[in-house]
Amino acid sequence: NTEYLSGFGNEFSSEDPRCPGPTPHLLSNCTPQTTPVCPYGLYAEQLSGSAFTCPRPTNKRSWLYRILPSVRHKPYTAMHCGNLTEKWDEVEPDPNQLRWMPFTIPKSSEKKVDFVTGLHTLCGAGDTKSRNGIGIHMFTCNTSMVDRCFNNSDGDFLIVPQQGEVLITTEFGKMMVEPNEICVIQQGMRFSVDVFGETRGYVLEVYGAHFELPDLGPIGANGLANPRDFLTPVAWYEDREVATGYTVINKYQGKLFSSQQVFSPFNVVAWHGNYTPYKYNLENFMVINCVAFDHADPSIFTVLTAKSTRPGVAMADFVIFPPRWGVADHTFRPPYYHRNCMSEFMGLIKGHYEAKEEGFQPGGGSLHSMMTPHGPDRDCFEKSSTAPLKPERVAEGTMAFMFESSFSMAVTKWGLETCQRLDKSYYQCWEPLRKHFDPNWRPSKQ
Ligand SMILES: O=C(O)Cc1cc(O)ccc1O
Ligand SMILES: [Fe+2]
Repeated sequence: NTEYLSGFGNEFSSEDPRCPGPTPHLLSNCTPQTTPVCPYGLYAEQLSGSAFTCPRPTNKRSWLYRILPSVRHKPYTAMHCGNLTEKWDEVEPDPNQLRWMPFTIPKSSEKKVDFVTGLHTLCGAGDTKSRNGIGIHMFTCNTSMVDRCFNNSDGDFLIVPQQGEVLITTEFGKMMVEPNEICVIQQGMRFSVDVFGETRGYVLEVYGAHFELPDLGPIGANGLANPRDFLTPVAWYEDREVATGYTVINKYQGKLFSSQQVFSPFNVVAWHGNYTPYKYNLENFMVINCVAFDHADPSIFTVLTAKSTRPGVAMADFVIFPPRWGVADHTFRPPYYHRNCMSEFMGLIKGHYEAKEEGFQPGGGSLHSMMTPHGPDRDCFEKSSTAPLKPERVAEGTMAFMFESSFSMAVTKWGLETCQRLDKSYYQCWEPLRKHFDPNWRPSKQ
């Protein structure tokens, strides 16, 4: 029963229908002293997502009108971080092509694991303190968060559910996010995750930038991910006292801290602003691609980008490989062989990936690090080198994606060892590539 507001980064306003009317008041006056406090006796609290002084296009903040302010909590104390880490030097660097089999989801009959305890850091780079870096995490869980919520003081989470839908209660309202949808919970926003069975997904965390829609340049005013397809939840509150204690978990400088309070943090009756969580259904992506010859770089499939301060260079791009037509003439159509000055982490939501029909499975992953050679496996190369070039559907029923980053990422000890999902035979998919070189080759006479 979830409702949404449509648009990307809009100035929205929303009020829970059980308390109608405060919004006009709050829109004309952020911190009113009317009755004698805000309407309905609410506290006003600003959540800033940018420096106060950022230029208008990047200035982000929302005003939350809540039953009690967030500051009404006991001190934070350090808690166990499990496999969540920001230590990028746990193991020696490894430039190899890495591929992981589907990450194991714990069985609820054996161990109850919720979204937060189910977070495992796979790779990343940079530093939360200097506000520049990314982390890639897997979440595998089987249990809803009860009387606990999470907020990330370090950066934004782009969450890609792969198996099982997640109901995310946020300070702004509720979002149901199914596989093939993604959501972004921005820095500082509190949220709690309900699951409905064995659940798995990917998280791209960026420190120090927010996700933006890529510019469209010569594409024009429409296309790729259209702003109206981004959905923000409507206000929803609960006035719930929790005598046994409600736990607010705070990821701060790469570590987890918990604090207790006696009430639900989802006590926001109305809010307005342009700093909100949002979700997006990947089916809505308006695919643009080659209609003549050659293979367009995958940047043409960028859904969201978190820019670095270098022009044109992303800290991380979220790129998808959606179902589409392949029509390129006299062209080897699959991804090309290449070495890249960016790092490429790939995941698979469903189906298979065109460059590797075998081995790369939904719920698994791959990492092709900076300048590490990669490309189609032998089967894909042979098949696509001789395939008749008629128009054909590509990637039907599948959804692969890539987190492409300008950081040279370290893999964690969990990723290389503890998870035990590393496919040691990955390199072998290229071993059968054979030589086709023929020095006597001449262009065929037309
Ligand atoms: O390596 C990959 O599979 C991702 C990728 C896809 C593509 O179509 C072109 C370049 C690229 O890195
Ligand atoms: Fe690549």
